[in-house]
Amino acid sequence: MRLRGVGKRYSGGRPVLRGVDLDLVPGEVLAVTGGNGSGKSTLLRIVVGATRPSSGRVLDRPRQVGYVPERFPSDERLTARSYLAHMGRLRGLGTAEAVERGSGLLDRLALVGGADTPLRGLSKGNLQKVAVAQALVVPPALLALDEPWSGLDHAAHGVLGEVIAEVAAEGGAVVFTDHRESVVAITADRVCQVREGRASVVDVDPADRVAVTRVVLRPPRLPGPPLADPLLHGVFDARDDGGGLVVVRVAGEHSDGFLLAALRQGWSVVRVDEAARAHRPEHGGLR
Ligand SMILES: Nc1ncnc2c1ncn2[C@@H]1O[C@H](COP(=O)(O)OP(=O)(O)OP(=O)(O)O)[C@@H](O)[C@H]1O
Repeated sequence: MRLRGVGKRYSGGRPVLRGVDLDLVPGEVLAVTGGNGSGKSTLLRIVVGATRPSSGRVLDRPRQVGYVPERFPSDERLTARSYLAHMGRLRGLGTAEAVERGSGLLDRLALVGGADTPLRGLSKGNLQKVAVAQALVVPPALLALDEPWSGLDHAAHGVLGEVIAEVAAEGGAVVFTDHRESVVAITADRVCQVREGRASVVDVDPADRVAVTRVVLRPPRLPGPPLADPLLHGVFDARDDGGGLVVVRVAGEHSDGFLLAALRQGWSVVRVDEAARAHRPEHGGLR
């Protein structure tokens, strides 16, 4: 799929995007970065066809598009399960398959509050899980996610990273926005930086990688504050190991600071390993 010379100006405003050329490649994960209001969401909406460009062309958009919008409608009376079944049917699945796929995704993302709760009764993070699930209910050839980690707990944080990798491994093109360089570094193959309406794409050189430390932690006995804010300390992702422990991958250069923060919050450290090396985009270091 290609964008050629794409520009966007909302009525009466200054141009948000100008002359954007962008290729979305099957099997590749592209991160869109840029400051607040730089036009990342606008670019994603143009990619999925939710917003029309004011100029330029969008070519060869695949038929099956999964989209996680920046704001997911939250005032629905439908339950999560019936909403996903409905979305599956709209995209061509039979009812039984739509229900099965939707329920499987909700289980995987560990929806808390129940698949049979109306959407308007769900918390922000659980609503975000439904937003992610609806984008995947039919395997997408193009998956576009606008700040998809926003509000997710650490278990779902890890699952989302896996899901993105799976869509790409099955030949889907993936594009996402996120502010955290650590997440971009480990998830994306290329980075598209939007600044002053222009988009510049940087290949992530597989040779240019950062060390990742794998930390296994035991949660505090008494429930306390959540594990160190994933926005800080260079955390890539975290997941439950199924046996009461949490496995966190953190940029090696930040592992001491992360461990200190976790210990202060009452977590115990079970194990620390040097793990694989992850991408580092050329345009910036990890926070
Ligand atoms: N529907 C709209 N009508 C008018 N202006 C809009 C509309 N949507 C976005 N804009 C404007 O376009 C600019 C880019 O917005 P956009 O949401 O694409 O940026 P962003 O990079 O995703 O920002 P953030 O990081 O804050 O989510 C902003 O100035 C915004 O106010």
